[in-house]
Amino acid sequence: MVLAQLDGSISRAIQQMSNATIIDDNVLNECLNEITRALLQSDVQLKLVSDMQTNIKRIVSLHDLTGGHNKRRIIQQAIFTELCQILDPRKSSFTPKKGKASVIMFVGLQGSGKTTACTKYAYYHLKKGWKPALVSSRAGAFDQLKQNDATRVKIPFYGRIAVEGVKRFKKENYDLIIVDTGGHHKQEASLFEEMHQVAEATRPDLVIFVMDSSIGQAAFDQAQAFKQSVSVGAVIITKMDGHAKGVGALSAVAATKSPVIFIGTGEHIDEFEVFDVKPFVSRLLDILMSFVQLPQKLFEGNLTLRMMYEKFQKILKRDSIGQVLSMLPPKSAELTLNDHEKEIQAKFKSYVTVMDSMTDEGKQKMLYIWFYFLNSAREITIESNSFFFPRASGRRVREVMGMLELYKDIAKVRSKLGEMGGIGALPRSMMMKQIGRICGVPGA
Ligand SMILES: Nc1nc2c(ncn2[C@@H]2O[C@H](COP(=O)(O)OP(=O)(O)OP(=O)(O)O)[C@@H](O)[C@H]2O)c(=O)[nH]1
Repeated sequence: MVLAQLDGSISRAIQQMSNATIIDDNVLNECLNEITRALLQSDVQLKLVSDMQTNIKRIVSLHDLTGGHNKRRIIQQAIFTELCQILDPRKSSFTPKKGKASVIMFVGLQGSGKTTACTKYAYYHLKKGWKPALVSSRAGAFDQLKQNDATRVKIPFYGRIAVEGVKRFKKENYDLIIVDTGGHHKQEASLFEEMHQVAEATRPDLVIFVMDSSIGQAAFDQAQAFKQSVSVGAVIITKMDGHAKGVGALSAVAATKSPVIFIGTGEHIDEFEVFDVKPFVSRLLDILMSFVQLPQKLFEGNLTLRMMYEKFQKILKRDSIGQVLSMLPPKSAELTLNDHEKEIQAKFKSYVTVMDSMTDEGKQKMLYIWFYFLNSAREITIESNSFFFPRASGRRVREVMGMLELYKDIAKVRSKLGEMGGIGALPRSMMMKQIGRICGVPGA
């Protein structure tokens, strides 16, 4: 089960419990069984899940409350806390110090995204003023490293014998020496053997286990196998931008007893984020939705995000925005949108991508949440908000916010047009100006 489904199952279970008039043992058990089923289907280890269930029951029975509302809140809080506990090994990983040479070794299966993660980790630190260098313990990876963004951002690499690379970079006062391991071994045993030898020779301060988020069933065993072979101290989950969304993180943390420190959210060098337990779990639980109740009429008869999505898709299917515009009244002399066609196409494309990553329910929820914040006039920051969004990526959040701004503008223009008697009632130049403004055309 991928996270999107798990997310839905857990929210549904909580919602069902919230709908019950009285929260008794039966309702609680049903809710917990549903969550247990969802977690097990998402490959979370049985022991973790059953411990979690026991703990939640213990916490809830400690609070012998009569008020249904309080009880619901306490159950939700207990589920939240327990999932956070699974992801928090209560042990922080080795923290390198700027200016003092640290050797960080990356391990993981072939194709897990190790080399990419090495480069991203180096770049992340480079931007923070560190002096990182990359070392590859495998012959074949020299080219790969050379090809990737490391070259562009001028992070040096050494692609022959790892121990020599480490020695050289230590001598040259690099403070973060990142060792990429594991070539294309046919046998797992030879991969582990190589890892072991590299660890012996380079004596890393920290070993990071890199795991593909879509690993599924195998997550726990794989993480444990690596832990038994080298002393893993931290985990990086890659490809969190894909379809399977890192529920295996729960298992990897449990198997290695090490924290997840970063997640990879794309192929590019800057698509890398510090992992934060609470937003991750919040997203799993979708807690907010259980208490954000907004009047349905806000959306009735109005432009919905779904309608906007369908419109955008149609626009993108056409050859050009210009064709769409040509269906409107003749072009105004003041504004030629064709000049900005590429820009507008790209923007629409990015919005459609964002919306593609949302379920239908998500599209609706996003609006609820957004209006909720608007109505309560609360300041929204990217951090406090990141769990509402498909992935807690800064870029993604900005895209979502941009998309919602656009939605608001289109909705406003639509209602204005309605008041004035429809599209034809708007003066031509004003119409073009509005469209230009909506599409973010400079000067419109
Ligand atoms: N979408 C996405 N792709 C990623 C991410 N991280 C890595 N990749 C891609 O996954 C593929 C494998 O990544 P590598 O970094 O070569 O993996 P590796 O573990 O070093 O693999 P080997 O060199 O075969 O051992 C490449 O195509 C990467 O671009 C990520 O966070 N998101």
